[in-house]
Amino acid sequence: MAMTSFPDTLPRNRLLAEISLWSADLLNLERDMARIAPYADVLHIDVADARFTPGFLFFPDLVARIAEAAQAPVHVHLMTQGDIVVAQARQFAEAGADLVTVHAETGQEGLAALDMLAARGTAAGVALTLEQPLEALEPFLSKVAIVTLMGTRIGIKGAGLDPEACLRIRQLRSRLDARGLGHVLIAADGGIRETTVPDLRAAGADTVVMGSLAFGAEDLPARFDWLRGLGAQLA
Ligand SMILES: O=C(CO)[C@@H](O)[C@H](O)COP(=O)(O)O
Repeated sequence: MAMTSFPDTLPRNRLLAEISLWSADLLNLERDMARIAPYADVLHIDVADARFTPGFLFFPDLVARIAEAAQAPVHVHLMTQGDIVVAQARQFAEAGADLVTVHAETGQEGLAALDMLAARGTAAGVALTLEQPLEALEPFLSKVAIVTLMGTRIGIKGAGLDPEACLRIRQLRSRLDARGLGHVLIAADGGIRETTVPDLRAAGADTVVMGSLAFGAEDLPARFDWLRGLGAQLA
């Protein structure tokens, strides 16, 4: 789904559901995408090359097919590092990603990737692992539409939310507001559970990256009624 004005098209008055396809049944990806389509504000795709993260995840040809079928904007989270990040970001943008996020840990290469994305009109984001200080985001903040903060160790599923995660979101929100960047969205990624979402929202998260919380739900409409109600209540 190509959306030139993304992410301005996203509602800002409620918590957004960003659904991670890594947690779908990969043998039945099309079926699972259709199941979550009524609820997904954004489709989140984790890309990894087994260096920055423990394993490999997703690749451009697959993302191109997903983007063709997607009924929501596609956010590629590039969990990679090194002098290949600009080329990787370009490949996923060309594959149809509406938003490409690079890690602040990529330094100058990541900044060059953001410039490349801006030049081609693709929205850009920055992400940060739990272990890095928020200061590492500074050079990136004025160039992005969204900041993704990890709430667990990167590249693993099923982990619990780190106790520092909500504080880091609060601090980032203050930092963005102080810089006149209140429009920049904050995504909470990792450890997204029924028990953690209310606190993440209260801390200032605009969107939560839902893996098992979406695909593991027995009653999908009820799960999203809960999420939407929560967002409205806290907005
Ligand atoms: O991207 C990551 C970890 O890098 C997380 O967002 C996982 O995808 C979380 O999966 P669940 O534990 O929520 O199923």
